[in-house]
Order: sequence, then C-alpha cells, then structure tokens
Amino acid sequence: MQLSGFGCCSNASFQFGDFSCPRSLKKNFSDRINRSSAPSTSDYYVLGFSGSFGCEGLRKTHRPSSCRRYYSKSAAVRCSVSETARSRDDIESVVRALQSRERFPKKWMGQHYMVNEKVNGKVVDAARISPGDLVVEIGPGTGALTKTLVAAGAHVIAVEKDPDMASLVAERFEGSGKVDVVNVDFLKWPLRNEVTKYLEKASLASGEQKLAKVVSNLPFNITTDVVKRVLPMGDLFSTMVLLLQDEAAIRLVDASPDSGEYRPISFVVQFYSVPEYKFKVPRKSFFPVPRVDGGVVRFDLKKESEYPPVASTKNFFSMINSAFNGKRKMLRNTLQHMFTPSKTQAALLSVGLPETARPEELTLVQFVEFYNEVTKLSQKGRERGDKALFQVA
Ligand SMILES: C[S@@+](CC[C@H](N)C(=O)[O-])C[C@H]1O[C@@H](n2cnc3c(N)ncnc32)[C@H](O)[C@@H]1O
Repeated sequence: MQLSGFGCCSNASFQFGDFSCPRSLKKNFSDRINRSSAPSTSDYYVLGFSGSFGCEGLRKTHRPSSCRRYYSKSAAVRCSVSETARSRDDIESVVRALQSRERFPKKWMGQHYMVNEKVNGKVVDAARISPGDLVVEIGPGTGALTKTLVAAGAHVIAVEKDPDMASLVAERFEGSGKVDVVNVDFLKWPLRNEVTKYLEKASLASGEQKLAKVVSNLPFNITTDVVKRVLPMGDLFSTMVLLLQDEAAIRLVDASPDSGEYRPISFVVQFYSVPEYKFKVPRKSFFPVPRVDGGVVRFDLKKESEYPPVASTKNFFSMINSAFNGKRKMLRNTLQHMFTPSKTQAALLSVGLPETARPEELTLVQFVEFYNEVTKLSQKGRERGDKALFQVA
C-alpha cells in the first residue's frame, strides 16, 4: 500500500522514509486514516506507526515530545512488520483498540504493549495461575495479558492509570464477572485495604484461605516503587511476576557485593522474597518497540516469620539507605548520625568484619548481623546513661 508519499507496504520490509513530507500530505494521510471504516491489516500498521511515530497534525492527542522520540529513533521506527508478522493478530488488535479511543501509546505512561501472545502465556505460567486465583494486574493496557489470566481461571483486579485504557479494558471484559477495573495510579491505590476485602470475600465464598498474586507487564519507570510496595505484603500476596527491563530484572535477582549493581532495592528484594529470573523478552515483542529488552522475574514472597531477624525493619532499612548514600564510604562515617563511629567499629569487629567496612562489601546476612550488634551495643550504652553515644535506632 502506498499513501501520499509515506513509504509502506503490507507485510514484508517496512520502513518510514519520508518524515519531511509537506503538511498537506500528512493531512491527506490523516484524513484517509480517519475516514477508513474497515481498514486492511496494512492500514492498521500504518495507522499504528504513524500515530506512534508520526507527524504533527495527525491527531490532536499526539504529544510533540513522544513524537520527537519515536521520530528520531530510526531503529524503533523500523519496527518491521516482517518481524511482527507472526503475531499479526496481536499487533492488529492493539492498534485497533487504540484506534477505538483515538489514542496512541503514551511514552510518559510507559505504554509498550505486548504483541506476542506467547509471552503472555509464559508470564501466566510463571505465576502458576490456577482457577480461583485472585490477581492484581498493574496496567492492563488493552487487556492482552488480562485475557490470558482470565483464561487460566483467575479473577483479575486490573489497576490502570490511563482513563482511556481503563474504560477500554472495562468494556472488553464487561459481563465476564472475572475482571474488575480500577482507574487509578497503582502507587496511590489503597492496596492493602482493597486486597484484604477481596480475599475476605473469596474465603467466605470458598471456605479456603488463599493469598493473591500480582502479575504485570510493568511500565518500566515504576519498577522500584512497585517492588518496594508489594514485597513487604507477604501476608496478602504469595507471588509477584513482573515483566521489567531486562537489565533491571537481572540486577534485582543477581545483586551481590561483587555485582556493581548493589543498592538498597537489592536488600528489599532479598529480605522480603525469593526472586527468580524466568526469561528474556526481546524488545520486538512490544509495540511500540522500546529501546531495551524485557525480562520476567518471579518473586515468591516470604512470610513475616521467614524475614531475617531484625529488631525493627523500619530502622534496619533506614540504616541501609543511609549506608548506601555513601556507597564507597566507610560505614563508621556514613552511619554517624545513627551510631557513633566507635560503636559502628566495635559492632563490625564483633561480627567478624573489618572496622573499615563499606556498604558495598556486606551481604544481607552480614548487614543483619551488624545491625543487630550495633543496636545491642547502643542499647547497652543507653542503659549505662551513655545517651550521647546513641542517637537513633
Ligand atoms: C507496558 S504497558 C502494558 C500494557 C498491557 N498490560 C500489555 O501487556 O500490553 C503498561 C500499562 O500500565 C499503565 N500504567 C502506567 N503507569 C501506571 C500506574 N502508575 N498505575 C497503573 N497503571 C499504570 C499504562 O497506561 C499501560 O497501560
């Protein structure tokens, strides 16, 4: 198919060459798209890509910033139809769904839709969904993963920030009785209260006490916040399966003192869960194509009785955060506002670590031992009236 100077074809090699076409041609193109009531497959591709990458004036909803980004990334623009031809139905349905709302993927909402159904199947398998499971899905988008979750027998609470996508997914599953859509930012949603209500209702109905699960093809920019928010809820959730940026996925699972990617979130993951990297997802499985590949991680959430024993998790994590404010500095210096340098040194020596230890050298177990010891020493100091030496903890 050839449209007004925009080079494109039905399914083989596909490339937008002419971005500098006159506005009148773009307008003509836009009009043709808007008029087309039942476009062919290739029209959908053209519509999708032009919307995502395209020209100002095509849609009033189009944002110049996202336009520029996709526009300038020829690799992304090239997102070849031949690559995605195998999953043509998926990309078609995503584009059709977006078209129904006159919408295009929003960069600032992390909207990279999954267009490979096999990946959704593998994500659901990784979550070991069985009939009757309650699943919180963060960001259902067009509902592609939701559909696979429902097919596996889950009841899905689909939490979507974008009102357009929320209404779209609500319509898609209307009457199924299997999907409840909540149009809210997941990070602001009262997760504990809401999920507790659902679980109570489910256990009344089935007489069975089951925990919920979180499954999501996550907007990459909220990964850390989601991990920090959900993992400490092992009393509500048994499992969380996330499709993340591949690098982030590897970092979260493999964090160790030698990895160079050691940071407070690594401790949150290890403290509250047992993570497992499941598989890589090539970037071409998304629409629009992101700059990086994805990776799927399964987190098995620990129960409180399985957490490493610390007197106060709140204080333990504030100590970790303080320590990593100066990742390469000695703990006796970075923790001065919490413990005196002499107490820090004494505690380090007492648990078999050098008094010059730096945070990037300690494992979670060593941090736990150190924290318990320094807290104990500080407590003793306090009992002796040595208040000046113990400031917080
Ligand atoms: C990567 S897309 C995934 C969409 C869909 N699940 C899929 O696999 O195709 C991320 C989705 O999360 C939504 N989203 C972004 N930020 C969110 C937030 N803070 N809370 C809930 N949903 C959010 C976006 O609107 C988008 O629909």
